[in-house]
Amino acid sequence: MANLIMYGCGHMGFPIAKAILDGRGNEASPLIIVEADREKADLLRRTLACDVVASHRPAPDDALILAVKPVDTRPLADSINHAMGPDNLIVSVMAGVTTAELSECFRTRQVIRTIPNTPCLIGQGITVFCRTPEVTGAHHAHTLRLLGCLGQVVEVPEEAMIDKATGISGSGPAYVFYLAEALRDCAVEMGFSRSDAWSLATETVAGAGALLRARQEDPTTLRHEVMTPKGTTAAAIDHLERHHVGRIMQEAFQASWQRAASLGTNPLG
Ligand SMILES: NC(=O)C1=CN([C@@H]2O[C@H](COP(=O)(O)OP(=O)(O)OC[C@H]3O[C@@H](n4cnc5c(N)ncnc54)[C@H](O)[C@@H]3O)[C@@H](O)[C@H]2O)C=CC1
Ligand SMILES: O=C(O)[C@@H]1CCC=N1
Repeated sequence: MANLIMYGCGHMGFPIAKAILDGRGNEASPLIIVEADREKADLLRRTLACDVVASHRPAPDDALILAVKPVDTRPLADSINHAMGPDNLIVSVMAGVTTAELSECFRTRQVIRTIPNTPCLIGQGITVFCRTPEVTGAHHAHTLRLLGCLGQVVEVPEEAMIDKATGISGSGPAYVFYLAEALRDCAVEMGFSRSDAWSLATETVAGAGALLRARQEDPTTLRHEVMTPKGTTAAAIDHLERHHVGRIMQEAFQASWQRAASLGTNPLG
């Protein structure tokens, strides 16, 4: 593989680029970042040790990481696909854009479709991916090494699982941050300083996440260790259950999945 070219370096592209440049995954291929926003590109140039350019024509054996918004896929493809062919590898992180659309847009059948999440900035993400049968063994192995730098990696045989993973782990960090916001705001309302409220919310979410991972036990078990019968935690959980919050959260995750399934490259989608 000649070069690794990343198109779009925003909220999702940046953590991936950082992981690559930290030397955790791309021993062989230099990284080139293509970022259309001039101010963002200037900032990236000062932050990351790699070429950051406004446009780039790929060579026939380059691998392209696509991290633009789904609606920007076709304009991007129209600007570069005249230079592309069957030896190019596409690694997409875009929600909802199918391997069929990517193949058609970028004139190669070698497509790896992923859904990462933002904790990959600190190597603690999880990336779910699928691949077309045409992806070569070498490209598959190289991409696995690359994605491994971002955190855990799960390969799924069915592409439909990617939209579902989007509703769980792709969007998932936002659900956790939403809980952190509620904890922080309630602490402020109770009279804590903003700084203490931030610490209470952050350490509770981070500590619970770390404990969940360290213990490797069912979250229900861990929750019951906190919940004294008829105690303070039960008062909170009973309130949530009375309002069916668990079910409502599951409906919300499914709404994310449905949105992913409807996204595609269509600007009106
Ligand atoms: N933000 C997240 O947590 C996640 C995002 N994704 C996917 O990642 C993709 C990017 O999302 P974000 O990073 O959040 O968006 P973003 O808006 O932060 O970044 C997209 C970047 O692409 C650039 N861009 C647009 N057209 C371009 C072109 N032709 N050439 C070069 N650069 C171009 C924009 O200037 C922008 O900086 C989306 O498709 C999204 O579905 C997937 C998983 C999680
Ligand atoms: O909200 C979005 O559309 C993107 C995809 C997954 C997370 N963020």
